[in-house]
Amino acid sequence: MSLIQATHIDVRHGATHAVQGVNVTLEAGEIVTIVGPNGSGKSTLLRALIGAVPVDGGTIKAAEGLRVGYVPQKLHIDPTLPLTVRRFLNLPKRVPTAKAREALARTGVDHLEKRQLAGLSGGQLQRVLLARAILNRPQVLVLDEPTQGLDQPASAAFYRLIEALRDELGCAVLMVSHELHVVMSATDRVICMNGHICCEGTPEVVTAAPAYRELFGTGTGGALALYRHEHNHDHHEHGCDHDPASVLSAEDPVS
Ligand SMILES: Nc1ncnc2c1ncn2[C@@H]1O[C@H](COP(=O)(O)OP(=O)(O)OP(=O)(O)O)[C@@H](O)[C@H]1O
Repeated sequence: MSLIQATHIDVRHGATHAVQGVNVTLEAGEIVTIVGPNGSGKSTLLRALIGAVPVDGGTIKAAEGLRVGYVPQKLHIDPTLPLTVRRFLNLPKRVPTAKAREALARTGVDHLEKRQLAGLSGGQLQRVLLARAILNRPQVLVLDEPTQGLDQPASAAFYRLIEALRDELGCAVLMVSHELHVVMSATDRVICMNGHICCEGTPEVVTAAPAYRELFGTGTGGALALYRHEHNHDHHEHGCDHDPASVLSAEDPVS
């Protein structure tokens, strides 16, 4: 049985129809990356799949007792809050020191155990968040743009670590990333979102699209290509029957 099976789910935020009739299944051990422009519903979909956001339509079935480890997009820490890495791992539930150390060692930051959380670099903090997410030996590791703010070598190292953890723990990985070119080698399946799913497949299939080559060409030009791709292709030919313009207008920012 699939770990998660979502059928035709809809999520609305007030007047915004953020997720429109989306079908997603997640199998044990696979790495799935969700890409799409800003505001295309990636985070909403991710959060709906783990039950953190209620759905307005459709069904989500999760394997019984599914253990999920979640790495948030950002963690806002008050710089005056005295909280060490070790104590942070005790939130919300106390964990034995050996278990905490093992998790920190797995993500390469055991030397930071006694450091203040507020004093960590972006890359160090992401690894601590990852350590916290694997404490309960998750069957699914969920990451929402985990490398935001990291430079490319640090991002690449982080995704290599994710892949190694998947191999070691046997968990599935579901993540949102803007950096498909970086996560690609570590991704089994890519889901292209724009409210609905625009296209889906192996990185090879997605990268074969001319729009993808444009997308990850250069800087903003590449990012704009994703926007064009979502709007120019024949939606019926790709099995898409939603109007992406209902989610994005030409003025919407893309990243
Ligand atoms: N709590 C909320 N209340 C109202 N609208 C929301 C809320 N969360 C998201 N939205 C809206 O729903 C749409 C989808 O947002 P979501 O954060 O899922 O997109 P995203 O693809 O993850 O964006 P980004 O790449 O910028 O993180 C956007 O139009 C957003 O403004």
